[in-house]
Parts: sequence; structure tokens; C-alpha cells
Amino acid sequence: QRSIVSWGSRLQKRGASSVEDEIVVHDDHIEAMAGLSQVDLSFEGIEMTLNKGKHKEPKQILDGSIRGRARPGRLLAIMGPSGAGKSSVMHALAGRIKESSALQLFGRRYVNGKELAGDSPLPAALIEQDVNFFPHMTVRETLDFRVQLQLGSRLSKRARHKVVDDIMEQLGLTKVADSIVGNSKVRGISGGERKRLSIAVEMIASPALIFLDEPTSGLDATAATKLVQTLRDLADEGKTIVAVIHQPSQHVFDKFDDIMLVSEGKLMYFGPREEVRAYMNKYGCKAPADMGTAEHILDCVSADLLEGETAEDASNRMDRLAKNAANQNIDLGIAKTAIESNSQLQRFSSGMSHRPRSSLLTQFRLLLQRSFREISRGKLVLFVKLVQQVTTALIYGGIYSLGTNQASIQDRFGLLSLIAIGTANMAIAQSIRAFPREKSIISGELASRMYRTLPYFVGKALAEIPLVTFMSSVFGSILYRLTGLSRMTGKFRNFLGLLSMHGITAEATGLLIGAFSPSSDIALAVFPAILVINIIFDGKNISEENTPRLLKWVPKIGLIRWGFEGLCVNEFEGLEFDVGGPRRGPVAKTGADALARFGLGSRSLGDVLRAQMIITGGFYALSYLGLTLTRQRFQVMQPPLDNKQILDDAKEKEL
Ligand SMILES: Nc1ncnc2c1ncn2[C@@H]1O[C@H](COP(=O)(O)OP(=O)(O)OP(=O)(O)O)[C@@H](O)[C@H]1O
Repeated sequence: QRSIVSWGSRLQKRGASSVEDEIVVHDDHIEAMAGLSQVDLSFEGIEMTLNKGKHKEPKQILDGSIRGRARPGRLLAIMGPSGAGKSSVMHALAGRIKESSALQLFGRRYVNGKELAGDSPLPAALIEQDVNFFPHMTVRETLDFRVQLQLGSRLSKRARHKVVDDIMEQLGLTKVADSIVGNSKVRGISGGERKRLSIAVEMIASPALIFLDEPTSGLDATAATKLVQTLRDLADEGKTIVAVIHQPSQHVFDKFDDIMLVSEGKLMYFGPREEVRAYMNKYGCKAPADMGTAEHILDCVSADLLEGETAEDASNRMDRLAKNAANQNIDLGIAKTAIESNSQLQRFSSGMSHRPRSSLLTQFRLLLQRSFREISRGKLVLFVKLVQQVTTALIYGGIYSLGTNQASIQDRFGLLSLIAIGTANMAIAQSIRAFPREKSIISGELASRMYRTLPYFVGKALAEIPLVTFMSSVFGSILYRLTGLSRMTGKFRNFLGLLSMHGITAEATGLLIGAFSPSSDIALAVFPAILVINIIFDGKNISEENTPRLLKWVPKIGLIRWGFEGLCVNEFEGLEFDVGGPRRGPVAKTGADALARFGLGSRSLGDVLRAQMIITGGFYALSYLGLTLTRQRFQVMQPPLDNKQILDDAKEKEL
């Protein structure tokens, strides 16, 4: 069986039949999507409640009156005052309400007349208000990355480029194809172009249904009109489009076909745009002649007093509109006989379940490439890091000048301890700062099952290693000469190796903190405590004997402890000290004597490296687990409770 993605058919229309032939994807997911090249989505009884605690009344975010229909070829706007529940309606329809034990979601959704299971992903794209991208990738690279992942590696390079060029042309992005995407910190393409890119990346899978949360927010009037025109064009191709629109201009409003008005979680109107003004006039909310419909209808469904209204009038108006909407005759187009059994429903849903379409190896290759590209192109970040390393090394070099007298033993331990702490601090902080932002990008990609967590994670971890090694080498090379650390053969090379390994372990620690933290604020809040614990148990601040019994395991996985121990063993072994001159404690003639003072002499460099590798591997594994566990899950939509069930529940409670 062959199925042709709709990009293919578009290319064919333009006469590029040879390329079209290549865009044939033997994939049951695409087949399922292709089978649903048009989606007629209807819904009823959408209700969402929030339990605020044992002794508080649950808050009804959506009251169950929400119903309507989004049809192919039509643009549906969900409108209403701020806090009305627009975004909740749209996310509920898309099956993308974030899972929470405090929330309950009820309702029924139908696709092309058939009921959809509550936990089923729709064959739809959902474009959030602020979509984050990897800022240093160009528009073309961002799209090409997605095309490779989503359409698989079966496409030839030429066919892939054709798909990318076509999407860019359709979304008006050709002009900025080779500009970097950017974000709030990195200058890139404009806000309107970024919004169009967020639509473009979703168009690759050729979804028949597209949800957009406030696509025009933050755009000026011209950019907003241009964007909605793009949506209009997509609808004209047969796509079903649902957008939450906040205070649209009349121009923008006029591009929509259907309007759903929501206020205080209730349906206030559902129907064609051209009828809404007359509807409001008919039901007692007369529009002033000089007022645009968009502005007027928002006034009508707002609880604020209109001109000449008393509070009672306003409340009556709201009640009247809600009651009328509940009685509105809306054709949901549901074939009541369509569902014969639960299993049929399940089959219908599972046919549309998402899963990655490219092999694990391809996912890994693309993700590694992207991570590496992102790291190497962040020129400003690289420059700042380099300056940090050089200045820190110069500061150490300006202060320490190590000789071979007895006092130099303390200086050596002090310097190596500071290096271990400083390297860990910098690497963890850097990883904590960057990772949660990246997590916000990848969580959307993982939620849409574009790739699996494992290849992403391995790619990310590997991509960091060359940079850590490079920075450690710059830092170590400057510092080593200036401070006068041991000149014995092989020591300098070992020092750089140990420093790099220490940096990699520290990165893994940062990744672990980032993976389990829901935001960078939380990660930054736990970071000092973790660093302090690592410093306390660094091997010289508390003796092994006096470590509380319950905490004996901590030094075993102590990041700084192993880093410090490795650097000390490397430096001190084989050194000989003068016995004259100023002294600190008993005389130590050799490096081995000095190491014994801190109980450090018993382990070899091999032992240290082994321990660091085990810690790094363990932390990577835990970070992977953290990413998997904290993966976004969505609320399942339950069928609405019927009256009998409500009565039964009430009786059960009474008993
Ligand atoms: N998961 C949730 N937990 C707690 N409260 C929620 C949740 N989802 C929605 N709400 C609350 O429900 C109400 C409606 O929110 P929603 O974001 O749907 O409104 P909106 O009409 O899109 O608002 P705006 O236009 O201001 O973005 C708000 O008071 C919001 O705080």
C-alpha cells in the first residue's frame, strides 16, 4: 500500500512529478493521517473543573455548555474576554490539557462523525502562543531537520529540499531562509516570521486540523493580517483551522468563517461570523452603528457594564446570552450509529497514534548534529566562556607561585581544591542555565513523538564533551605554566585529562539537576545546596571517620571529591619537598607523605577515573530517567456524567 503525503500532491500539481514520486512514505501513521485528509471536528459537553482543596468549592473553568463544530475549509475563531476559558477550550479539543490531579475534564469529541476516545491524539497540529526554537539554526535548517525526522530518510536530498522550499514559499519565509531563528536574547527573524515558522514546522506532517493559540498576539496590525491571510489560504486548501483570537482588528476578524464566543467558561454564541452581529442585536445587545462587529461582540459577552446598564442589566444580559447559546441549534454532524463498540472506537484512535517516523540511528544523528551546531554557533556564549576561563587562569597564575618548600604543600592543596570547586561550579551553572530552556523546546517535540528521549539525550550529552574538553585545556594550559605545578613528564597531560573528565562529570551533574527541575528557577534554587554538599565532602573538609554514618555514601559520589583527589594524586606523586623553611604541621618529605596527611594516597589515577566514569554514567542514566518521568502528559477527556450517574454518586456519598 502506498500513501502520498499531501506535499507530494501539491508538488505534482506544479509538475514536479519526479520529486513527487519520491515522496511516498510507507508508514501507517502517514497513511492514517492521509486517510483523514479532511477533518470535521465536532464537540459537545466540554467541561473542566479545578478542585481547589478539600474544603473549597471546585472552580468550573468550563461549564459543559461548550459545543460546536470546526469544518474543513473553514476558519473558526474562539473569542471572549480575558480569562474566559478560550485557551482551555482549545487545548481540551486538541487533547493537550496538561495532566493534573486537581483537574477533571469531560466531554465528547467527534472526528468526521465518529466519537474519539478521550485519550486519543487528534491528527492535528497545535501551535502554542510562544514557540521556542533552537536560536542559532537558520529557518531552512530548522525545517530541514523536521522534514528529515518526520518524513524519514527515504527522501532524497533533492526531494527534501523541494519540500522545505515549498513550505517556506507557502508561509512567506523564503526571504529569511538563511537567517538564524533567534529568540528574546539572540537577534534573529522578526516575531511575525517566527510565528509563521511555528506554523511551517507543523505543516510538514500535513495535518488536516490546525489549532493555534493567539497566533496574532504581539504582532502589529500588518503582520497580524498577513498571518491570518496565511491561515485563510490554508483553510482554502481544505484544512480545518481553529484559532484563539484575542481582540482582533476588524480586518483580522473578517477573515474568519465561524465564531465561538466564550465567557466565564460558558458558550455565548456559536455560528457563522456574518450572523453574529444580527444575533446579538436580536438578543438584546444592540450594536452602535459606528462600532465594528469584533469590538461589539466582545463587549456583549463581557461582564463589564455597557453604557447605560446597571449591574443587574449586565448580569441578565450574560444569563440571557448563555441560555440562548445553550438552546442554539448547532448541527454537529454526528452519525450516532457510527460507534458500534468500544473496540471500534479504540481502533479508530490507535490508527492515529503518533510515533517517531525515522529510525533511532537517524534520530540520533540529526539530534547530535543539531546539539553540536547549536553549541558551536553560540559565538557570544563561547566567547564569554573563553574569557571566563582565561581570566580565572590568569588570576590563579598571578597569585600562586609554587615552589618545593613545606608551605607549598598547603598552597598546592589549596590551588587544586579551588580548581576542582571552580570547574564544577562553572560547568554545573552553565548546564543548569541552558538546559531548562532547551527542555521547553524539546518537551513539545517529544510530546509530538517526533523522536525518542534516548537518542536526544545521548546526542546532547556527547555534543557537550568536545567543548568541555577544549575549555578545560585552555584553562589548564595557562594556569599550569603560570602557577608552577609539577614539571614531571606526563603530569601536564594527565592534568588536562583529569580536568576535562571533572568538567564532564560536572556537566552531567548539571544535566541531572536540570532534568528533574520543572524550571530553571527551581534548578538554580537547588544548585547552591548541591554545590555546598559537594564542597563539604570534597575529601579534605571533613574526615572519613567523622562523616555522619547516614551520609557515608555521599563522598562516594562526590563530584568535587573525586576531581580533587585525582588532581592531587597526579600532582603530588613523585614530588619531593625541601625540609627547611616555613612549615605547616609535621614535615612531609615526599608527595606521598603529603597525600597521606589527607588520607588521599591509597587510590591510583585509574581508580579516580573509574569512579568519575561511573558517576557520570549514573548521572546520565538518572537524567534520562528524569526526562522520561517529567515528560508532559495530557489530561484524558472523560465522557460527560449522565444524570443517573450523578444521582448514584450523590447517593453513594450520602451513605
Ligand atoms: N490548569 C489550570 N489550573 C488552574 N487554573 C486554570 C487552569 N487552566 C485554566 N485555568 C483558569 O481558568 C481560567 C480560564 O483560563 P484560559 O487560559 O482558558 O482563559 P483565556 O480566555 O484563554 O484567557 P486569556 O485570554 O487571558 O489568555 C483562568 O482563570 C485560568 O486561571
